[in-house]
Amino acid sequence: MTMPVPTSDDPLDEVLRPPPDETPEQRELRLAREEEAAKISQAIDASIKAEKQARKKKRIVRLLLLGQSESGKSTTLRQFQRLYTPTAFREERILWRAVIQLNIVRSIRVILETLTSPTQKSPKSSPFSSPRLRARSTSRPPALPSHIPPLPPSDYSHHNGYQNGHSNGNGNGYNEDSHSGRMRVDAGEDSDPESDSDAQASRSNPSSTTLIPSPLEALKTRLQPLLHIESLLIAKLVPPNEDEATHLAGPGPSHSRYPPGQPVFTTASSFRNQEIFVRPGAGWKGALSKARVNGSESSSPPSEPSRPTSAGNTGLETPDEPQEVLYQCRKDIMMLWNDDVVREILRRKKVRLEELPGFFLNDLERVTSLRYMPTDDDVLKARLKTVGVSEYKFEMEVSAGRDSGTEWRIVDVGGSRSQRRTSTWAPFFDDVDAIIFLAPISGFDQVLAEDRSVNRLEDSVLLWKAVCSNKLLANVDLVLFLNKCDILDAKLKSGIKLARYVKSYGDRENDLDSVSKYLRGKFSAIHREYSPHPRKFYAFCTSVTDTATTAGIIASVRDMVIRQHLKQSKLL
Ligand SMILES: Nc1nc2c(ncn2[C@@H]2O[C@H](COP(=O)(O)OP(=O)(O)OP(=O)(O)O)[C@@H](O)[C@H]2O)c(=O)[nH]1
Ligand SMILES: [Mg+2]
Repeated sequence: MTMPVPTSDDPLDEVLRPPPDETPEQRELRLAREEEAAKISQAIDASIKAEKQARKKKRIVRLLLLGQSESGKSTTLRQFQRLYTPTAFREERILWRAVIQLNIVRSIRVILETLTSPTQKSPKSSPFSSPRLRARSTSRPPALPSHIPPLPPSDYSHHNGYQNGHSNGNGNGYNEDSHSGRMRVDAGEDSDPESDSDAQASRSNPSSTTLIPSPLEALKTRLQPLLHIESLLIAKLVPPNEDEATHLAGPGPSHSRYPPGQPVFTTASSFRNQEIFVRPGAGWKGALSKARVNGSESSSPPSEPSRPTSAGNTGLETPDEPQEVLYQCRKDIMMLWNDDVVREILRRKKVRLEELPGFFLNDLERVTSLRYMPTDDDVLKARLKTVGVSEYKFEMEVSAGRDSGTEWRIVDVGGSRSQRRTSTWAPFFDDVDAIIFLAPISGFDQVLAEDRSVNRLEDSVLLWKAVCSNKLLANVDLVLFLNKCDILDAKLKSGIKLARYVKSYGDRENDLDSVSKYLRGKFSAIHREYSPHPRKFYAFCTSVTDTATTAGIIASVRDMVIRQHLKQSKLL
């Protein structure tokens, strides 16, 4: 009969218990090892303590940027850099050109994929209602009249270059209308599938699909070089071991006429999940500037033979292949973006490119010119997703009053769901003076890129609750940026109603002032209810890409944080 093994509450007990058949020599060895480990642990504790004390003496202020992905954390960090280390910011502007080039290619990809993708429904929910209520109150997009008016004539058809475009029937994923020689494309999301009358109308009404002229295919072919520069740019920006980030486009569909394995503008892939990221820190910038100094070919490590070697040049002084390709494709890119039919399809499918991060298509003339140098605003508008957590030190070039002699450290984190595990963020919660939490309130009618079943505003509210109630952060002052107010304003003005998504909003005015006040009230209430004990709380409505308004807000935050920091230091 086997004896029951005594159990312990401590799961480590069993692992740490010495083996039952330990010899005296083994025991001596083990004890020596344990003693050594204890010494190391004590030394680490002592150095952490010493560092903390040194920080207090040196007046180091730590700011933590939190918020969901695309909320504007890295943009806020760039605003701090622009304001307080302007020389470094200016010197780095050229490095952002590669990011902007990639953003432009991505926008083109979004357009082409939208033109040819089937209709997708995105679930929406109200962030302030209970799950039960939410399930019942799933918002519907506004219903279109059952008859969709014909699309305006397209520029393609008037452009000589397109008259002899590729004929269809090459298996490219389009339906060809055999009578007109034009391609059928799904009409988009404007119709409401849950409305019986609309559904019926679209079944019986052949005009519920729209027609795109076949020369689009020729245009797509001419834009293929953009895919090449996309790979160049990815190679330039992403370290070789970051495989995930290079999966921008899978191999083309089997019926594609492009060589297998070569990326193509596919018809089915979901562009929303395809985003290039960097780990924060100067890594990618370092790689770019090194490449600029060294010239192109020599800067590619020999261990990366498959990576394009012309990816190195980024300075204005040397030719830059991506910029040249963009320059050569600029007319076609402009034609695509300015085409009435394309705009109409984007509108019907509710793809508002202007609201997507990294939007530069309204500046094509300027940003595709051969000697393009990004402006401050361009750098703030550029989109490069963050993965990981990193601390930036600021030796303020521009210091003000009581701030002089203080070192600032700003922690930027990746905000997507996979990045938010406590294990990733928590180690940075220690010794923080203030948190700037970014809630992009324009996202009330959007879903998360990483989980399309979750409303963005709802996600922000939940994350805010978690931050407010986190015990590790109980003594940290909170600064809330209700961000992307410019986009929110445009949305509300275009007629999108908050009340459709946030039922509790009722029949209040649908304007920026009322909406931002309402949401601010909701976030403040959560702060009051969930904070373990009272603390300082400030809220601002922001558009952190806007330099003029953000400068004032950042100056106030800086002042408040430093005041609080000094007060705390005196108490210690
Ligand atoms: N129009 C507008 N765009 C903004 C605003 N704030 C940020 N953006 C843009 O939104 C995009 C995303 O901003 P980021 O700062 O990269 O977002 P993030 O929170 O760092 O996102 P992750 O790194 O994924 O966690 C960028 O292209 C910004 O330029 C804003 O207030 N208005
Ligand atoms: Mg970021």
